Amino acid sequence: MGGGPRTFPGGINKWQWKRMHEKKAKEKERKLLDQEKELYQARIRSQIRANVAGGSMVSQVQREGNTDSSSSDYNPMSAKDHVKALADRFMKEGAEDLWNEDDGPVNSSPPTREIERSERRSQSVDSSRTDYLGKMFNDGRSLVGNRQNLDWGNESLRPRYYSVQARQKSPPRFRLRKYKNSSSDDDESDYSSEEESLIKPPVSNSKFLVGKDGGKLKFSKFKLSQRDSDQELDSKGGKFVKMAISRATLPKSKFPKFNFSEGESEEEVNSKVSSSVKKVTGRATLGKHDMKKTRLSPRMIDENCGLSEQVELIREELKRRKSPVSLQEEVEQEGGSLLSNKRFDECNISPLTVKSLTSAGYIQMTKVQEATLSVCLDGVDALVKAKTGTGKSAAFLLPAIETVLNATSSSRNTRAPPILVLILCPTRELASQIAAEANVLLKYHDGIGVQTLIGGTRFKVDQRRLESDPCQIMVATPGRLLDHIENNSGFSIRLMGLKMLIVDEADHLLDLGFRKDIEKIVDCVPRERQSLLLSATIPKEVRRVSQLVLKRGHAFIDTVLGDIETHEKVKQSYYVASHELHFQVAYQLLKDHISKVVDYKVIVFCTTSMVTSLMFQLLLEMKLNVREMHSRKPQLYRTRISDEFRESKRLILVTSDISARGMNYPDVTLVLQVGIPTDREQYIHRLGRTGREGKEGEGILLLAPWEEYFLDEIKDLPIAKSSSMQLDSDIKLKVQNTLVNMDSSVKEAAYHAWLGYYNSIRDIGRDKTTLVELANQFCDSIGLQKPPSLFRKTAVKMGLRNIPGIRIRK
Ligand SMILES: Nc1ncnc2c1ncn2[C@@H]1O[C@H](COP(=O)(O)OP(=O)(O)OP(=O)(O)O)[C@@H](O)[C@H]1O
Repeated sequence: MGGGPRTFPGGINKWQWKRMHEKKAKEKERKLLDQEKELYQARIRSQIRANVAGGSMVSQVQREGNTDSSSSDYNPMSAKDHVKALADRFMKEGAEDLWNEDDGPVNSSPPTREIERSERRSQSVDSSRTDYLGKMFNDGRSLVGNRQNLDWGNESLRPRYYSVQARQKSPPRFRLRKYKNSSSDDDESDYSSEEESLIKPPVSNSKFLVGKDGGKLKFSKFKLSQRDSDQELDSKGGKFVKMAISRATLPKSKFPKFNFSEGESEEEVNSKVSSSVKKVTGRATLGKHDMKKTRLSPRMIDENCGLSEQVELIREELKRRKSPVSLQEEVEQEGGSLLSNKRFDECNISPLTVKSLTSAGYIQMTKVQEATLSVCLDGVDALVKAKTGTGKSAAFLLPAIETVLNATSSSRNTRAPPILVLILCPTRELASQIAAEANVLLKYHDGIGVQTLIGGTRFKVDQRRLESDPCQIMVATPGRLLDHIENNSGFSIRLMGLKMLIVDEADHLLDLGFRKDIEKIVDCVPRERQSLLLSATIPKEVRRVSQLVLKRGHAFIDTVLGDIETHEKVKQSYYVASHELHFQVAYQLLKDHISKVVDYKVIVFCTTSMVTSLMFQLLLEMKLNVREMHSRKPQLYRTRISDEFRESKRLILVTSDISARGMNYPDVTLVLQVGIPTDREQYIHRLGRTGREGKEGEGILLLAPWEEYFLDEIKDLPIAKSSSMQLDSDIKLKVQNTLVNMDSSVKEAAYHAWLGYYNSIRDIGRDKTTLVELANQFCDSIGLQKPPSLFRKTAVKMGLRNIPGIRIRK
């Protein structure tokens, strides 16, 4: 009989409970599918509108080969085909733009239709932009300052967005993108106008900000489609700040009203708009760094040039931006400092918080804090990317505290105040760490409480704690939070007052393992809330699914753009050695490090909990000062070890990935990763436990020869191959003997876990037979006589039942 309660809330039995949840999950899936269908239909409608209006856009649908759009008549696809088409589209490389950027453009310009068509055929880059640019240049002067002169052809084509793009030369480098927000989900034009890549003129004027020329903001009279350059800059690491502001989202005051008279000189116009733009972008972007630098300026565009020359100039400019040399220069210019020049007392946060910050030793903001704070304080949803150890926790805690302070006083000092801020994170230790940091920042705020809801504690104990010590800020892991949502009605009611939802390590929580839980949680909190998503890594797929949590009008703040994702001061290298040598090599690397670094503090990451346990026992037997940390350990033990490691020096923590993300153990001198991490992101997060706050550190990755394929995933990172190691023969023997004498149950568990881990990695590129052979090599290397058998059920589940070398338990 399995564990767990026999009856469930509402007096239902286990099976009824299970069926109920399965039913709920199915409904949820159906709902999602319906939403996707709607999105796809809206997308097609907007394409048609664009085609009908401008005819210049090559239909996305056509490009994808899903419909025959050769004729202007549109034959709607069946719902099934829509879904299939959408699914196909998701699978394609570059599909990350499906939700955010490429939706239903209404960007055709009537006067340029023909030119665009021909240019599109001959150019792959920026064709619509350049055509339109050219045309607008030609028409430019007559358009300036006189919106009447703009013939949009059709009211539906009238632009509805402001967009500002700036490029910064000096630190801090970050990118802020404000996506279009829809005022109503039902409005089909929302989809069509989600084209954040367009710069469209303000309704009241026909001038668009594109950059800075000769030290002044310059406005040109053309529409610049930024999508291409944006993507190029994304991939090549250009640095710029971009903000496309939807009228629907931002407060009215954010939208400058430009009153231009026809006779105004361009300089007058420029300065007028410049000051307004400062207001638009000021606090929400980069403070004194929020300047359009010459580099982005349309040096490429001389208004007196002909169209073809302009196109050439634009091409050159794009090439120049992509050049690794120019990027390198910028990286060098940036220097290593994590801190910005802005102090906390200069920004709009409570003086009591500033006092807490000062007493914690925080005077200046880090760059991510500077970039994030002003946006978040404006109530805008944000997706934030910043390197590990750069102060993201405070970046989201400060706006969280302001949110609580701004909430009505009735929510404070009451017996069960609403939970105003909910912070989700993947591990229990990280939740405790964030709560501790929040308490530091709340030192001088009476009446604001922080609580954690994490697994590993008793539900009833949690409940009592919530009642006796109510809080406005809740830090939780998804599983335990859901437990409370589903089984504690008082708690769900308190969540109804939520004002801010924060998802730390967002890419991990939106990954498949957690996504369903996050969806359920999002369903249980008010829609009218501010949401922040943060991580050091935000792969493109995550940007797409981020809309599960974020409003469409969210900002994307990227402080890593144009830079490598790891810290320069962390020396990275890798060793390749066969599995039988891994334990010896790991031991020798640790010994070498200890002999060189007096106050060493090392984290050894292993692939799974059971392999961690094996490595820990081996190193312990070999008389190293080690501690063990993984999910199989009781919570009290985990908390004790985590606290001990935080405070200590000369200690080695052998751990699974539960310590990979967010954990702030100061002064870690070495991170050793044994075996491939699950993916590139996990490599970066594990490595990020060292070199925090701009300090130095070292990272070593130990691979078996067949694992070398993983290096391809991190080839853009500065990781160097180490020359092969001369293993001390005494050490070799000692390690082998220790392994042979170890408890075989630990080794068997490690074998099973090893097989499960590698079998679950999608990109492993090995067939099952080879994988089992490799597992059996690992088995040899840990001193097992023969591979332990698997339960038939497990083998079937893993797809290994009939694979040679697998032994099935009788
Ligand atoms: N403004 C500041 N001034 C000085 N130190 C700061 C400041 N902000 C944060 N720190 C310190 O920087 C360290 C790293 O911060 P934090 O843990 O928030 O990083 P992170 O970006 O969340 O890292 P990760 O990506 O690993 O989660 C912490 O020790 C924190 O106390």
